[in-house]
Amino acid sequence: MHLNIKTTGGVLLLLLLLLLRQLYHYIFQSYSGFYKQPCIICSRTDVMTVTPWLAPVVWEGTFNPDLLDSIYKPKNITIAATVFAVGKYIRFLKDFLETAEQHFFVCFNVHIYVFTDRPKEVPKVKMAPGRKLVVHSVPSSKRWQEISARRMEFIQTLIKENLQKHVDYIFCLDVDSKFHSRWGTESLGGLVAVVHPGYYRDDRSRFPYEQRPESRAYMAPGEGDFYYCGGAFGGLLQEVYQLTKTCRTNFEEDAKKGIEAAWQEESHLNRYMWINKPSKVLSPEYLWQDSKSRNPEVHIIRFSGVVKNYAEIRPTV
Ligand SMILES: CC(=O)N[C@H]1[C@@H](OP(=O)(O)OP(=O)(O)OC[C@H]2O[C@@H](n3ccc(=O)[nH]c3=O)[C@H](O)[C@@H]2O)O[C@H](CO)[C@H](O)[C@@H]1O
Ligand SMILES: [Mn+2]
Repeated sequence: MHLNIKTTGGVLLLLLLLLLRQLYHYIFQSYSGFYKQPCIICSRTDVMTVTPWLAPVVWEGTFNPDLLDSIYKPKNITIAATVFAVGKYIRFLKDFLETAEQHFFVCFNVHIYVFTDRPKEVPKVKMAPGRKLVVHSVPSSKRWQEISARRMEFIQTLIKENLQKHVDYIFCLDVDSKFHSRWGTESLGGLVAVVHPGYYRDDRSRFPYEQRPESRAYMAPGEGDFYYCGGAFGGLLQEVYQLTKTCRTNFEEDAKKGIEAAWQEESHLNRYMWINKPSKVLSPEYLWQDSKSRNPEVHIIRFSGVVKNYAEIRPTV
């Protein structure tokens, strides 16, 4: 009995000490000394973790999320996300917003900008403190290509007119997708691109780049690093401003000549990333497709496009 009291007392004391340690971490947001020692001779060997221009490629197992959060938390940063829900695509918004609450920069300041032609149909989603939703009206369109491509123009204008003083980083995302796991501070960088899940094992000759030299999105044979997604990109506000401005101008110059690039703004984005190398590359964990079975190098799916009936959902002309 005597021993039992002693043991229980000891356990309680230990628990108290552990609790105090956690509290200390919580208050000072400092993990110094308490995280797993980095191992300079160990790394993932099944995937590329740094590009030939020395940008990190983010895969599960290459970073410590708590350590990264503890670095960014004291900076009190704000991350914006843009998402377009025009026409029938409004139906994807609820899941997008609800899953973003669970996985996208949890515990950080997040401002989500929704662009829609149906502002009344924007779902009411409860958001945590520090997070908010802002709705902007945009015109409807008869062509899905135009909706998709004009995003560059709207994002450029949004940054110029509304975000300069309030936001540090921005991500521009497709709405027909859901978050499934953490998407956080590990994704922050100057200019950030996501490798497209459909082509990352292919030779560059198979990438669906724009192949007509008349287009400003033209990529010559032998050019190109990776094929990047139009459905997710981001970075520092000023970097994304330059990107959207350039892609918008090039898209409009093409249009004057009656050219529309093979994959609209995605083609222009790929041209931009070829000239201006991204400072961080996100693996296809950051935009998978529900219709695609998972490959062994993909240990976790963070964000994924839902299966949709294109013929039913897109406007027809
Ligand atoms: C995963 C990925 O990289 N997807 C890209 C891909 O096809 P996707 O098949 O993913 O394109 P999509 O139909 O999702 O259209 C792109 C986005 O435009 C918006 N939208 C589109 C049509 C519409 O009627 N209403 C509306 O709101 C919506 O936010 C949607 O998520 O190629 C497109 C080329 O144009 C874009 O580059 C997409 O980002
Ligand atoms: Mn999409």
